[in-house]
Amino acid sequence: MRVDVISIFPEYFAPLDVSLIGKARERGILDVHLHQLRDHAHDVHRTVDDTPYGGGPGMVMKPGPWGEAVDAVLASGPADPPRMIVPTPSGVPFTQRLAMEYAAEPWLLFTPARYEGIDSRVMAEYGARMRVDEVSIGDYVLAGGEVAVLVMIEAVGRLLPGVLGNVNSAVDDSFAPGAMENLLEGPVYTKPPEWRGHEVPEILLSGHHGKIARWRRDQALRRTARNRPELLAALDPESLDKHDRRA
Ligand SMILES: Nc1cc(-c2ccc3cc[nH]c3c2)n[nH]1
Repeated sequence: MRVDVISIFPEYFAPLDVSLIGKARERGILDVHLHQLRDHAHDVHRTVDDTPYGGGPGMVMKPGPWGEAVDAVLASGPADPPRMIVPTPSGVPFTQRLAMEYAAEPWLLFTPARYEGIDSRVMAEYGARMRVDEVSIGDYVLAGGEVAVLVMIEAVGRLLPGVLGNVNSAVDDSFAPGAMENLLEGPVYTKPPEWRGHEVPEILLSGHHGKIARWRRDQALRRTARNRPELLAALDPESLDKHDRRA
């Protein structure tokens, strides 16, 4: 997968050099290209923002530099355009299902904004040629889109074939479509069996895989009911068996 990011703070993406995503890049699974938006602002101050039409607080990012920057990215890549992803609090929710959809794409272009956002004509211009998604990573407001892009690249990158070892495959993720969809993962434990008077639940030491799976599902249902009751309400009743109703 190729990923391009255009930003006035490309240094924000240093974390993509380390850990899981860093290794995926070293192994050629992920090909990340960072671009400085200001390279496409040609006045002496390399200005990328201006006052909003219609008044109001803050500044808006000018369409000119974005247009030149996106055109340069498109010209440097494959004939088939990328999927353009614009982080914004006003976007559709970023979910595990959307992460899986993005993980199937050959090329993603992220356009994190600053200030009050990007002149809407930029999304209109490219929306005529490619999928342009305005995406929110949650109902809170960041100072810019870069952190949201880091979140999405990590959530998508870990799903790419070869990135996660088989031992921690994404199949059992919380929210992943299938058995765990709309369920939170339950508690996890490792050695030692007793720590500061806290013991590991006996069932997990039993070696009885059927009972362990049952216990883990019960724990997932309980945690979901406690922390995210609205997810439980969204569960397909058909997916619940008679044991689940007792949990
Ligand atoms: N989910 C979410 C996205 C954002 C976001 C995205 C872009 C910009 C640009 C300036 N402030 C921004 C905030 N906050 N929260």
